[in-house]
Amino acid sequence: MYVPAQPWSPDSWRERFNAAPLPYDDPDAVQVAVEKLRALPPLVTSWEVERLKGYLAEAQLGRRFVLQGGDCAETLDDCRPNIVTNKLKILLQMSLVLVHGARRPVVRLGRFAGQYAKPRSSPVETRDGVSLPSYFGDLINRAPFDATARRPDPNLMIAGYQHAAITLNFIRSLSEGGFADLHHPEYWDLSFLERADLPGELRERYQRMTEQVGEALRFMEALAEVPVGELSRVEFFTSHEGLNLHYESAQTRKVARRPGFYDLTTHLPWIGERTRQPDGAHVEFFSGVENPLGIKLGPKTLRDDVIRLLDRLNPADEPGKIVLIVRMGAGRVRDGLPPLIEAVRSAGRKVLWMSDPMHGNTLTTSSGIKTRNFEDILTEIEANFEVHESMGSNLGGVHFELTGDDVTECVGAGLTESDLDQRYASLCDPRLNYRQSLEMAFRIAHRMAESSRRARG
Ligand SMILES: O=C[C@H](O)[C@H](O)COP(=O)(O)O
Ligand SMILES: C=C(OP(=O)(O)O)C(=O)O
Ligand SMILES: [Mn+2]
Repeated sequence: MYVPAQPWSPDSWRERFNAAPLPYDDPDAVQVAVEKLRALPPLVTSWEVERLKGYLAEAQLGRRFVLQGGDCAETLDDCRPNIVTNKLKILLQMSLVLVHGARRPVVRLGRFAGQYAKPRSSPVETRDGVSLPSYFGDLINRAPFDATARRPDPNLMIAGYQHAAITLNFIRSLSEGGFADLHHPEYWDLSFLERADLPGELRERYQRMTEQVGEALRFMEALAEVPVGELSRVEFFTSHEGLNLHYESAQTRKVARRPGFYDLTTHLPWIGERTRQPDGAHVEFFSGVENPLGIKLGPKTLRDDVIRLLDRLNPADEPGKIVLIVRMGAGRVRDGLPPLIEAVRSAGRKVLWMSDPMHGNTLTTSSGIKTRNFEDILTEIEANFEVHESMGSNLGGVHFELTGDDVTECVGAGLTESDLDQRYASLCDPRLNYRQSLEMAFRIAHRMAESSRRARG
């Protein structure tokens, strides 16, 4: 059993090894920013966090499916109405397609309103003989390759908080205001459906499906099986990598009438593949919060790693608390995943298994552009479905780096390597564009519908 060296506090992580330290060079300025953040109101509430945990508990039982998606590196500049609405639209559309295939409600979890901190493979970037700190995301430094921009700036934590608040405010108003009214899925996106980059066949499939959804809703209402109010809005939850512990801990607090501490920067923070050491700073910090937690698991993950993480982060085996996000790479899931499923099962632990088919499938083209292939991404998802089915387990969700915009970052489904330099906008990893994301949702929905047909015999 794990025995802590000292009791947990929002600051106990400071005594632990940090596998991805951020290169701040002015500790006093960091402290000033942290104190400012501490005094500001929370971005999310404990009620919302607990509601999400409840949904995740149902997803663990196979009663819901989770769609998590958004930018690799959200930027302060992305806080614009059209970029945010496009992101919501693609997540809504994908979720509708998935509801149709999975025949289960879909929980929508954005990588937004705070996905501003990036772990990097190398702390330093060198161009033409000049070395500067890598870009660690807009919460820490800025992307242009010059010494001023790349110097970590603690005030960016305040700017990040403010932009997250503005983004969330807009998302909340849109979802309250009928933007996402399930009676009118056809309104979510008429302009989208007229876009030239959308193949006619995809457009028709989507339109057919929205008609069917509209009919099903009217039918359910006629039977009075679902309260009408609940259908007039859809929920979005937020998530981001909990990399910058100064930022996370400054907004971590106790709330009235509930036990424990909540990280109120987001509903679901996740611990990245690079920072999930059971004795490290990130696991220490997140072991003390009540939020549901994502944990990324790469191809080298061992059975014992997973069990130690579950012991540290969910010793009481609380339902809905842990989401294991497997990102092994298309060729490694069939060997790497079964021992982990087996270990969790033998330990009798509750988890939600998700697949992140992006991070194990990154390639660099001969001209040095980071990309990912649509088919590899799909193959990794397919391998996850197969492994879970063959072991009587359940793949409960999918995790994508995507955007609702017409970028050219991943190849396949309409794009080739020679298209990549046309509209490559990501500051970190390549994202699926609007068309690729919708196509992906259809392919997954088809796969899920096939499985349930097979299961019914
Ligand atoms: O999003 C994940 C990581 O931050 C990213 O893959 C790291 O990219 P790098 O290898 O270019 O540093
Ligand atoms: C950093 C990320 O992933 P991972 O920790 O899985 O590499 C990410 O999701 O952007
Ligand atoms: Mn990424």
